[in-house]
Amino acid sequence: MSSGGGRTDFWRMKQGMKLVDNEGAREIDRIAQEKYGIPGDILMENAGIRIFDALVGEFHPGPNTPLVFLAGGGNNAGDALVMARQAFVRGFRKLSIVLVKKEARGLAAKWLDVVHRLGLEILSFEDEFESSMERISGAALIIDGITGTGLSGPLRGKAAECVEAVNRLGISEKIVAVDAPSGIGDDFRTGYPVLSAGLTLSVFPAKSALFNPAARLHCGKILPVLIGFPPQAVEAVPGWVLMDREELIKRLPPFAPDSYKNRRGHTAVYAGSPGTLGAGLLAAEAAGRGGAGLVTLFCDTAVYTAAASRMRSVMVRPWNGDEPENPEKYQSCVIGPGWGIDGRAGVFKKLLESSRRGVIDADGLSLLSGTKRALEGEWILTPHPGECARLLDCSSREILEDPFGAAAEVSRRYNAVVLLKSHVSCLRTPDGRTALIDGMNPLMGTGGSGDILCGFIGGLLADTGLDPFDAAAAGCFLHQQAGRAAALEDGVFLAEDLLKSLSRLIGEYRYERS
Ligand SMILES: NC(=O)C1=CN([C@@H]2O[C@H](COP(=O)(O)OP(=O)(O)OC[C@H]3O[C@@H](n4cnc5c(N)ncnc54)[C@H](O)[C@@H]3O)[C@@H](O)[C@H]2O)[C@@H](O)CC1
Ligand SMILES: [K+]
Repeated sequence: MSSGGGRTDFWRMKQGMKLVDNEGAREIDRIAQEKYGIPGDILMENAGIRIFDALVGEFHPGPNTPLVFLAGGGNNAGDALVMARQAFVRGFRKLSIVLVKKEARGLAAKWLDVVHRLGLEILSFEDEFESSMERISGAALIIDGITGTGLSGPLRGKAAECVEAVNRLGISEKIVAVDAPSGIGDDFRTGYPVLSAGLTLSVFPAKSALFNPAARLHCGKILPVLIGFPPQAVEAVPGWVLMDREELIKRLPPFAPDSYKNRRGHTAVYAGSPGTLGAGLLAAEAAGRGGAGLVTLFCDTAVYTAAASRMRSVMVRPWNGDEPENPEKYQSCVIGPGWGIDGRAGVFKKLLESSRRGVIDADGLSLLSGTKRALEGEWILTPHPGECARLLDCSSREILEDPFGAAAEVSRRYNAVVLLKSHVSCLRTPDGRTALIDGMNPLMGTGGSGDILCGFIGGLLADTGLDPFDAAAAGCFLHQQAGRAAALEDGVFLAEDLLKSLSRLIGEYRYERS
């Protein structure tokens, strides 16, 4: 998600990239109107103008660009109708409005009357189906104002029919969703009708439902649009964090200029066994790239020689899973990448008892799901949906149905910070703090990418001043940034290509500022 609106939106930068659910959005609207006296039609006018400006900024349409506005019956339609009027007064002449619901209410009815008086073409989807579809097919851009935060349950009736008919045209890149693609709400599930958009212009604070991994696939690029809610109204409503550059800077302090290897912390990495040594090597190197001053890789004796010959800045110790060697002397640990599970249960338990701070991934998560125990200390779990399903004893399908709920449940049950990895990753703490990290980079799905992520977060955690939630949020965000850089530089890349980008990024955020 781009920051949208540019640097002039410094207030949003101060506020952070907040996300709210539909109830939160309604509450902000209510507070703005009732407590601060801002009239609803002013907010809607602002929304229409700002969203239209954002659309113009993205697509640069001209007076002869055919635009179609799909209108439902509520305030989301009201926004779209204000946009239609804005387009008309700015000289756009090929404008059509398709009414998906026959009865508009409240402000939508008022703005519908205005565009009617202005002489804009208004078609009924139900009664003038053919002409409606003709206009939609011939449009350069279709503005989707069917439903927004007022959606309840899956789309039904004419709204669902319209969405399905438009989706069949295969023109999602021309669809601009107002606030949210119609059909997306807080309880969205795969398979629900939704109008797939190429661009979503969401009233700030943007809606958390857009970042449900199943919904995210239908949103295209997401930009937040400031419409003039007072900061007090936004602050009064609880929300989630969407990681962006400003959020990262808040969470990742610069290195102290007088810091050195012992002060930057020592990370112990328990990873690597025959056949999966690479996972251990990648995790250990990533811990160093994350900023740990020292890294020791404890790997299976069978692969020790190979590991030691490949590592230069990482110390390597042969280790057969017997008594862990002074785990308390390390500021963080990473347990699991390519570690194997056979015969590891006992030592895993000992590591959990003697280490206070670390990341558990891969085989470590399988071992943890066997224990079903709540952890003590500061732990971060980094499961993908399959591992998450094992941790909760359910199916991956159930995790994908409700990923936010699943992350919350794992976090509560295991008393740990949980990073549920997907094309949008969800970070959750037992006390309910939530951050989302947008990904949407299929090239990140490559062997070793997860090993690097957990090692990198482990390296960040070696800095004991960092809160585990902040370390995981920063680590996951930078990992995604590195993925974007690697894709642009190398195209289809290998996991190890991320290492170089991670180093550069961490330097940019923690060294250049120090
Ligand atoms: N803070 C706010 O809430 C603000 C909201 N604004 C806009 O107003 C929208 C919210 O407006 P509303 O609360 O009026 O609701 P919406 O306009 O989002 O949705 C209500 C309409 O959808 C229909 N509908 C609901 N569930 C349906 C289903 N399952 N199948 C088919 N139709 C369904 C209703 O019958 C009604 O016609 C926001 O998304 C945004 O676009 C902006 O104007 C500015 C301020
Ligand atoms: K919409």
